[in-house]
Amino acid sequence: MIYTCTLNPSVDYVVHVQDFQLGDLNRMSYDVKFPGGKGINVSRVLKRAGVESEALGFIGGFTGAYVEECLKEEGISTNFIHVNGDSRINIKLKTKSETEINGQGPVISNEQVRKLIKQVENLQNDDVLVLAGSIPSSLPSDFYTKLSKIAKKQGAKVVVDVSGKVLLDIVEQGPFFIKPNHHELGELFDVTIETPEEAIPYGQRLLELGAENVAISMAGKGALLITRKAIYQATVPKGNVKNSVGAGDSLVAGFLATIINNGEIVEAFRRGVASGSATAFSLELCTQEDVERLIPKIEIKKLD
Ligand SMILES: Nc1ncnc2c1ncn2[C@@H]1O[C@H](COP(=O)(O)OP(=O)(O)OP(=O)(O)O)[C@@H](O)[C@H]1O
Ligand SMILES: O=P(O)(O)OC[C@@]1(O)O[C@H](CO)[C@@H](O)[C@@H]1O
Repeated sequence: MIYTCTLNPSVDYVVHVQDFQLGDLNRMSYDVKFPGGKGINVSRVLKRAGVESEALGFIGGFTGAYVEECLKEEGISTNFIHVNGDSRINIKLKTKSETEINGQGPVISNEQVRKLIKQVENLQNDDVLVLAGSIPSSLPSDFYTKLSKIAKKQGAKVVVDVSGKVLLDIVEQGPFFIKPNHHELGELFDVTIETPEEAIPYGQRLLELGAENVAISMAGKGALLITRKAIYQATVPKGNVKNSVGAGDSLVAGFLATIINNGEIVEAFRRGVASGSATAFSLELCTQEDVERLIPKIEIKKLD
């Protein structure tokens, strides 16, 4: 079973403003709400690919109830720990460019933390635990490292999509798959990465530190997959980017959907990239039809 863990879920409030003026009254031309948070997005895209998962994490208030209700309607299993405050509302402002304002989220108590740890202690051999998204400020910064250690002890595969130096600690636990984007990869090593050539040596460093497979997404510039055996580079199709929020999560879900069905790693990468692009080209997360349409357009070459 795949378990996704979202420590800080959200309602994503996508707001379109034609000609945004800071300091003025602006009117929305269009607005729409979605359940959000990286692990939750992974669960939603997995479901569309026909793969079951269970969404874990902390959720609370009217916003949390909305997220849970949406997941229930989509037939996604949840086992959230309920907290006192409201889950956050993250604003995704679409003007000429995309601007995001993410909330803090509710405070998590020690008792609630213990409950989540218990859930991870109950993982079984061959389960997959996806740790994705930021760590709420009320939790210790090494919380993912702790969860990853417990999951590995249980024999589960760990998948990580988290930004910041904490990834370097988690990598030492030997995660099965990690997916930094090129900016996050650069931040890890205090360098600026603009091209696949610049990204490769740092992706390889993550492998040396313990990761089994590393995907580096570079938005419209393509993506890399670095495994213990080879390095692959994928092109991404050209298209009209409507909302790239969740594109990275869709890549993770597309990759996992193939792996969990014993698919080949290059095909998993192809489906991952197609899912990411299909999400970038839609207002919401990708549909399965969009993913299938894009799969033949993804070219993957093996690098020497
Ligand atoms: N402009 C784009 N054109 C085509 N595909 C895109 C574009 N932006 C994103 N994608 C697709 O989505 C994947 C992930 O994108 P990106 O590198 O932006 O991840 P990310 O920064 O983790 O995303 P997010 O945090 O918004 O979920 C890319 O590998 C690509 O397949
Ligand atoms: O604040 P975090 O946890 O880093 O990111 C949260 C978030 O921006 O990530 C998802 C897209 O990847 C959105 O659904 C959500 O709003």
